[in-house]
Amino acid sequence: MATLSSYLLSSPPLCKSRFSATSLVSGIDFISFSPRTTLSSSSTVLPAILSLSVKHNRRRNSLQVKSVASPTETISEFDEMVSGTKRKYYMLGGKGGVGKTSCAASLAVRFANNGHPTLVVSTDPAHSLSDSFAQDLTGGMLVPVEGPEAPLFALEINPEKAREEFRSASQMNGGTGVKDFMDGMGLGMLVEQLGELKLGELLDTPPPGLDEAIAISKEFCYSIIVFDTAPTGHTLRLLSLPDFLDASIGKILKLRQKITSATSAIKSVFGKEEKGPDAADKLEKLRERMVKVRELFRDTESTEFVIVTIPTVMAVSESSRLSASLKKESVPVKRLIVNQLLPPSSSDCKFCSIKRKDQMRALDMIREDSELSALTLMEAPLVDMEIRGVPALRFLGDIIWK
Ligand SMILES: Nc1ncnc2c1ncn2[C@@H]1O[C@H](COP(=O)(O)OP(=O)(O)OP(=O)(O)O)[C@@H](O)[C@H]1O
Repeated sequence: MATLSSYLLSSPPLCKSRFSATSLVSGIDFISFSPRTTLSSSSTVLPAILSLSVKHNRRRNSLQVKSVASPTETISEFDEMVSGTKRKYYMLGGKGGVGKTSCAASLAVRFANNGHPTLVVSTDPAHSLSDSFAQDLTGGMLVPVEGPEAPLFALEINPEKAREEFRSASQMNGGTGVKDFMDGMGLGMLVEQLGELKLGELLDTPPPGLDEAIAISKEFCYSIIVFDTAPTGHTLRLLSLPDFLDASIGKILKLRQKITSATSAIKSVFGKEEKGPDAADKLEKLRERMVKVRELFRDTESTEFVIVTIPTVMAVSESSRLSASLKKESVPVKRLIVNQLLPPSSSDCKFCSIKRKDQMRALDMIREDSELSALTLMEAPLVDMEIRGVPALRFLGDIIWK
């Protein structure tokens, strides 16, 4: 097997990205564009990108026609991942440090190099996309990645911006806190009684995962979106967030509705029309987004959660729990990447031989695990250098995503 170091020595230098981020996203609320990108109109950018995709599809179709000749040939994992007409969301997650970012970035490069305009989004507050691509992708904006053959954009979500957007709902009437917000909604007198909804926490300290959920609910104009998620705990909270917000916001809006009808009945007697504050509209919109995210998480045609793990007992145990939780939430999971496997060798040193046995035990554990054994296993070798930059990601991606 070729090593990463020898591959990098023979790979050509990166070409500059020819693509701009402008107008590739609709429904933007908090994402702004990088000053590093060239501004141009949507009428020129989008068709260019779409035509790239079509050209590629034509090429792929002609290749596929050839392969159809053999009835025994099955569709590859990668071809299956790009098939279908719906936009694809791939969420890569797992225990901290197992290689989530490397695998997510390598998948994004693989998609882009096969002609699919792709967006890779990091929602891990400790972003490492920039480190992985060895390019500056910071700032909470869409940044074109240099190197791949089709447009690849990256976005490191800025949780602070998402929080601001959320908080702004509570500050619509010039107020600064929950009390003012509730006053604005005509519910001031109920603040104390709403303690059990944890409204204060909800509005002043948005729940973890909100930034990710808001990003997922956006209408990005990309055929494929790859999410590099935060370690397991955060991701599980994200999955339960839409239900929690839907229920909490639903209760608030219902209460408001009751009070509004009672007060407007009284006011209509005295000829006074009540003007509804639009804080409620904002909350309602947020709730609609959460419902959309919840549906998307469960949509087997458009969404897939890929678990990334390494061959150790601890990582495998956590992956099994993650898989069970995803199943419980009805989130589609089909594939498990086992990263950092020792590559085959005819002459192991003592250290490598012990390590290999240890890894074999973990692989056996996966095969015997009731959760993980049902998933398609994809193996990624431990490579001889740190995986940084598009060529290294292409090397890894070509091995994993076959
Ligand atoms: N197959 C591999 N071979 C060699 N090094 C690897 C491999 N996979 C990942 N690495 C290296 O391991 C380190 C951690 O990888 P990465 O950042 O992708 O993990 P992560 O799961 O996203 O981490 P975090 O949970 O901190 O976000 C990086 O230095 C990366 O280059």
